[in-house]
Amino acid sequence: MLYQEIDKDDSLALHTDLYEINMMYTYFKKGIAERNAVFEVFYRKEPFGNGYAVYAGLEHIIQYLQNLHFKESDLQYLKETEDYNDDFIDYLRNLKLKLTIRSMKEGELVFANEPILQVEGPLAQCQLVETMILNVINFQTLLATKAARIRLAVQNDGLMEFGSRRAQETDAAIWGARAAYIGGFDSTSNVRAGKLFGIPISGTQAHSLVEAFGSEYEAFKAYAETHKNCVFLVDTYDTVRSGVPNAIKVANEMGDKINFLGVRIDSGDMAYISKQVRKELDDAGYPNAKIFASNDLDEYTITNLKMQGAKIDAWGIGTKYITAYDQPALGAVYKLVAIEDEFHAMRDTMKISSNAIKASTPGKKQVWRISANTAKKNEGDWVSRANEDPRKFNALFMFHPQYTYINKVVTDYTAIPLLHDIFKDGQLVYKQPKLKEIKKFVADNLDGLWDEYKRSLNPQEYPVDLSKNLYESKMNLIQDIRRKIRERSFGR
Ligand SMILES: Nc1ncnc2c1ncn2[C@@H]1O[C@H](COP(=O)(O)OP(=O)(O)OP(=O)(O)O)[C@@H](O)[C@H]1O
Ligand SMILES: O=P(O)(O)OC[C@H]1O[C@H](OP(=O)(O)OP(=O)(O)O)[C@H](O)[C@@H]1O
Ligand SMILES: O=C(O)c1cccnc1
Repeated sequence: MLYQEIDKDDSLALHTDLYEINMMYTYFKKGIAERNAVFEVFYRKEPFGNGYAVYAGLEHIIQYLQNLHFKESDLQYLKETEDYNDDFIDYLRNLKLKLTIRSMKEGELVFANEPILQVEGPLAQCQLVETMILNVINFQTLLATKAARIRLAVQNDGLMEFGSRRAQETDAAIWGARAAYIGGFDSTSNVRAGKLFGIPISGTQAHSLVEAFGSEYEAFKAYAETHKNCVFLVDTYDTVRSGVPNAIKVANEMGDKINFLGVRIDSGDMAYISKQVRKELDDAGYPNAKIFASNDLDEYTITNLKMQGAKIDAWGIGTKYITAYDQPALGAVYKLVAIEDEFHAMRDTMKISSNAIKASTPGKKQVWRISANTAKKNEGDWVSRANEDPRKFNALFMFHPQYTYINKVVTDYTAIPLLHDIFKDGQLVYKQPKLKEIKKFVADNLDGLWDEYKRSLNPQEYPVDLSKNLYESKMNLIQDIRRKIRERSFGR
């Protein structure tokens, strides 16, 4: 079958790894598919050596969950390819979302080893949605974080996202453009992303325009006669000797008929050339014309260019943003933390790796952001069992989950819960903020973070602490699991 033919009847129900459906089948056959389970999403290490990540992806996850159902062609495909019985196929046919989803808000700053999103409900349904949830969060959170790093580097300059042509296919371009805007970009060049999400769109011109007209003067003039706002691309032949003089010539001829916004340079030594170009523009009476720069830029090159005194006012960033060039994966995982037992009681679960202390934390949780009332800055995050509430205490004991001798008592604080109800028993209960509000939320959140955690090189490690209850239940469970292993392996 051709992709176009499938496309008409495509659904995201099958956008999952085969092992998820195979596990669903086992749960179904063994009568535990409807048992209540809790899974949580977290990652283990901040991306790009950053001090935090910017959470993005919830909107796409909501869209996916709202439309989650198997189409007849999906069921037909499973029947043809796998060995499932008809009862299971019927079970999938009638599957209706019953999940309760709690999540941080998009634009929240998130840190390693704390739950970003929590899925509770029938075990089989929890399993089905794992792949898509990770697919979305891993990409969008990674990209929004990269965007925040690039924003930090350009400071208050203009910042345009140019990544579509180098993105890993269409979805990455679109959702990557959205993540860019959330993380701090001003605009995208992708027109569809502008239409879909309301992101401001912007663009200059390509070398093909100059080549098509055969001369810079002809090309700039033609563009100026057909557009009010003009940024001329000046590096096709010789930026300083030909590109900029031609741009100035056309700007002089057109006068008020155009807004001569500036010129873009896309090659060469950007520090040296931008200084020359600035002088040419100033000398010609265009001190307000801006210099736009692009060409494989990222936060490192930008910081270096600024150090060299480059006269660049606006930055266009493509490849190294959209592909998260220096770290292409966030590594977020989805772990079972609690499951209903045969007596209908919830039992904590965990997977112990070779280093037990680094094992994931069991139990259904809440994350609290602890903010000092006087400094109005965060003291750290406090991960508790879901039913604990630090707003009831006058003082909070916070300790490092590994090196417990590193601890402090915090008083006069505000504790804000970060996991919010998004779906309750399959029903959407969350009102999604506008994209602009999400973008502002990121900026406000960054205001609450000490500079030590915000710097892009070797930031301090932000405290993500466990409540005493959670810590003790983790230790007890580790002991319990070890004891059982010892008993079972006795004599071997
Ligand atoms: N002054 C500078 N300091 C540090 N990096 C720079 C400077 N100027 C440009 N760069 C960066 O160096 C890289 C390579 O620049 P180079 O001059 O080779 O590009 P180019 O002239 O456009 O060549 P090509 O046409 O092959 O892209 C780009 O990522 C560019 O952003
Ligand atoms: O360098 P990036 O960060 O990826 O930014 C996007 C790049 O895409 C364009 O180049 P391309 O060679 O595709 O087209 P053009 O030069 O002909 O416009 C543009 O000139 C940028 O250099
Ligand atoms: O508008 C631009 O200048 C642009 C857009 C996409 C890629 N490169 C440049």
